Amino acid sequence: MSRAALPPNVHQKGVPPESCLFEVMDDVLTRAECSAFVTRMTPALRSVSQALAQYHPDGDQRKSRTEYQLAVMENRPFAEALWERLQACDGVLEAILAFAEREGRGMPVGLTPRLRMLRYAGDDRFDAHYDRVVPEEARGCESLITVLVYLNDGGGVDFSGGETLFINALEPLRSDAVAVVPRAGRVVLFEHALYHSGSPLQHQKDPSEEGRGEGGGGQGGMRGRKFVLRTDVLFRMQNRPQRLSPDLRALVLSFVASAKSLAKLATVSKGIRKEVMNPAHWAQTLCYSHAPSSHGEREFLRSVNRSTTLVQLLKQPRFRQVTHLSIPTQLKLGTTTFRSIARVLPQLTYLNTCNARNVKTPALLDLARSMPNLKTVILGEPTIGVDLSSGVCAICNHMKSLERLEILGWFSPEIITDRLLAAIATLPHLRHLKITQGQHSSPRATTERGVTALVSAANMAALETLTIHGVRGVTAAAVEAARVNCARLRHVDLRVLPWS
Ligand SMILES: O=C(O)CCC(=O)C(=O)O
Ligand SMILES: [Fe+2]
Repeated sequence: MSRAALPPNVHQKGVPPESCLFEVMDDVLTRAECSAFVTRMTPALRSVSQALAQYHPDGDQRKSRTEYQLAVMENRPFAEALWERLQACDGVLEAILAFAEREGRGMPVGLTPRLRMLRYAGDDRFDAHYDRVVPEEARGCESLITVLVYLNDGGGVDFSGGETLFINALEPLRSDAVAVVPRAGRVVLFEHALYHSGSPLQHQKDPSEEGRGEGGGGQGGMRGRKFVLRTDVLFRMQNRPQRLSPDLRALVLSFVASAKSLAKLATVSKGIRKEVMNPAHWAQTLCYSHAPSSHGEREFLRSVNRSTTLVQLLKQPRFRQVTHLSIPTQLKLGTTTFRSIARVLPQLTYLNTCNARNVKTPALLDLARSMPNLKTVILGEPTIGVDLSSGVCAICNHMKSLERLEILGWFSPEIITDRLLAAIATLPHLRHLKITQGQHSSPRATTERGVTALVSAANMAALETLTIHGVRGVTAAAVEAARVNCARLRHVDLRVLPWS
């Protein structure tokens, strides 16, 4: 993905170029997909020759000529798949959300399934214009963002010229226009209000300069022609505005990451918000909020309160790529829940059980045995008074790949004993350890001796961050031991109590 500097006055309403939504992504479709699309759509092509009256910032209504061939096809599965791929591109969803925020809009709904393929040949062109907001009354949506997917190659390969130009509307002839060169699978995504054109093809005198001779584009091939697919990103109509609060952004990120039915369940717990904000991560992240914020989510979370329902759900193909899982708020863990999850999501690397109820020893034993390859485990808030130390010890004995272990807000401080720290010290790859305790804890069982033994263990050389709250009698010596033994350590937080 790249972001060229747009010229001034490119936006219809004066939004500065650096704030405009304009993203270019490569390889969103494969070449084979592009060719298949062209082959399928070509028979439906018909001529479009329009004189469009366009609003002009200088106050005129100017005529703008448009000539190309157009084929239209309704294809919802394709639109949904394309939408998922676009969101998986680095930074794109964030850019769309920033746009939505600026425009006071809610979350994007998806792509319009009415796909249009444009074919330019000869002198065809699409003169400078702003794209139109098209209502989709039936769904209460309207388009605000243009998506162009090039289906073959410009730059002299299949054709020359034909760039999409983003133009200074006050001085259209200046040479500061930004040109996006067509390339099969490349996408340019931009808000409708940017002034742009599809420039004419350039014709070479010598046909041998036309580059690749055959394009596999069905009727007539791709040579000397530009093929582009057009669709739009839809938003709810403005009469139901839904401003995105900054807090909601993380939620929305995973919300829109999913298909419609999934949208109701995929929300984000605050603790892992940062990971979810990282687009490379969120595409593979499935999380649940412990504070469901809308009626739909609450309803959904209520309906996944049985682990069998969750497992059934996770069997759906769309979850195949999920590597991060946070257990839903209401879920009661059975003694075989993790075994079942491991069977359907063998690629899982991250598990957060913070929000689950009833995390008892049998559940932890099940977790330790069935998910030995996890890299991150986050445990928290078990039933008050339950001693989970044998479960946590089992986790340390079985899950030798662990790089991050967090045990959060435990009410029973006795659980975090020196013996437990000794078990943790056997993890060969641990980089991040965090143990915090709730307000009702009284630190007794973790001592400076236990902490010093932990940080002095040979295995702990990889430790980068260490947080233990509820350590009794901690002195500078423990911190010094950590400094000496853990060469990579960059964060140490040892306290008697969280607020001390
Ligand atoms: O073909 C192009 O490069 C531009 C197409 C366009 O502007 C449109 O479809 O609205
Ligand atoms: Fe356009």
